[in-house]
Parts: sequence; C-alpha cells; structure tokens
Amino acid sequence: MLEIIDLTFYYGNIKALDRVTFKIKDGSFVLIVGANASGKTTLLKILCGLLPIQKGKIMFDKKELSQNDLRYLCGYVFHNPLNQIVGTTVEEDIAFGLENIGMERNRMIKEVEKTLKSFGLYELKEKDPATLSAGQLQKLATASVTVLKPKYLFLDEPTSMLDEQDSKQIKQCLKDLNDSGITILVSTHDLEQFLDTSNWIIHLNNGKIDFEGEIKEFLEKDFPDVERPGCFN
Ligand SMILES: Nc1ncnc2c1ncn2[C@@H]1O[C@H](COP(=O)(O)OP(=O)(O)OP(=O)(O)O)[C@@H](O)[C@H]1O
Repeated sequence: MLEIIDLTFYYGNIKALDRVTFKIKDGSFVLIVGANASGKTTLLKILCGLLPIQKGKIMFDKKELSQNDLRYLCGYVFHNPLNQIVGTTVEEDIAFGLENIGMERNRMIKEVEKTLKSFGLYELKEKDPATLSAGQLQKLATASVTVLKPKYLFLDEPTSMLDEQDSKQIKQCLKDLNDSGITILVSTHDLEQFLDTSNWIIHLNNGKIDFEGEIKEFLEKDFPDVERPGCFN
C-alpha cells in the first residue's frame, strides 16, 4: 500500500496541492478527477518521482520513500505520449528503459518481444513512432513504461486525445495490466470511460481532496466540475 500523507506542493507562490492525504491499496484502479488546475498532474508527477516531495510524506509498507525510490516503484505515462517517446523504432523505444537499467541482452530481447505482443504492437515493431496513430502512440508509451514492471502505474488523461475505438483499446490494456497485479491511478476528465474498470475515486478541488470513496457514492453527490456519465442523468 502507498500512503500519501499531508502532501503540499508550491510552484513559486502558487499552492498546487494542499495537505493531500490518501492511501492507494495494492491492486486497485483509482481515478483522480477535478477541474482544470485542481492539481491532478502535479499529484501524479510527485507520486512517480518527477517532482520533489516538498512537504509531507509518501510511505510504502511503513517505510518513507524518497523521490528516487518513487522513480523505481512507479511508472508514469504523460498526457501527451510524444513527450516520452525516445526510440527511432517501436521496438527500440520499448527496449530503451531496459537498456538503461543494464538488462542482459538476451533477456532484454525476450522482455521486449513479450511486451510488444501483449500490447498488440508486434506487427509495428520496426515502425518509426512518428508514423503511429494517436492510439498506437498511447499504447507504445504505456508499453515502454510497463516493460520496467512498476508496481504502480500512473497515467495522465490517457484517453483524452483518442477516438472512441482507441480509448476502448487503451482501457482494455489498462484493465489487463490491473488484472495482472499492477495498481493503476488514472487522472481523467472522462469519468464515463472508466466506470466499469475503476473501483475508487478521488476528487481534487483547488489542490485539496474533497471526496474519496466508491464511484457509486461519488455519483450520488453533485460535483459541478465533473460531467456525470449519461447513464446517471
Ligand atoms: N510548471 C508550473 N509552473 C507554475 N505553475 C504550475 C505549473 N504546473 C502547474 N502549475 C499550477 O499548479 C496548479 C495545478 O496544476 P495541475 O496541472 O497540477 O492541475 P490539473 O488538475 O492537472 O489541470 P488540468 O486538468 O488542466 O491538466 C495550477 O494552478 C497550475 O496553473
């Protein structure tokens, strides 16, 4: 379990997070929702070690984690997948992280192949990422992070740039990853998209959590900044 305790974060004098406290249970699929500028991206970036822990604590199994510990434990998929694609082919992009951690070559080839297949990217392995569709890019970015086997996977609005069919595929990928034991946290404006995959929701309002609980309970309340799924209107 990851325990986030009193996390406060400032950009200069802008307070982006204000004493955020919650727990992420292992195996869960958590949604983070809230208006623009409510702090969702900032929270995810701290949790994956991209931004420093300025105030507060993050604990894992009762041990306090450093920013560096979080980089190993947690993977992050950016809102725009192009921000994290580094390979000149799909295959190279997936191998990049494994090369960085010094994985032995034969093992690396096997891991890359397994990941290409499980994300349905095998046929595209020699393609230049620049030629992929938005959905394929999102899958590639997710694959390149999950090949490193993070315990927790955080994704910033993974379906916001995708059409309905690509969104469905990404959602299925995330569901499969979650079923395989990876704990997932997704920030989204599209609650409807994740209604049947997620079991817990956190609502951020001006950097503070003002709701945490089951989605069913969340939908019984009225949060004007969150569009209610059609089936609940
Ligand atoms: N690099 C930055 N420098 C200064 N202020 C920033 C920076 N990044 C975010 N902020 C500010 O921090 C606050 C929280 O922003 P954040 O991007 O975390 O919100 P968000 O909920 O992810 O928004 P969105 O849904 O629009 O992506 C906002 O007031 C934002 O303007």
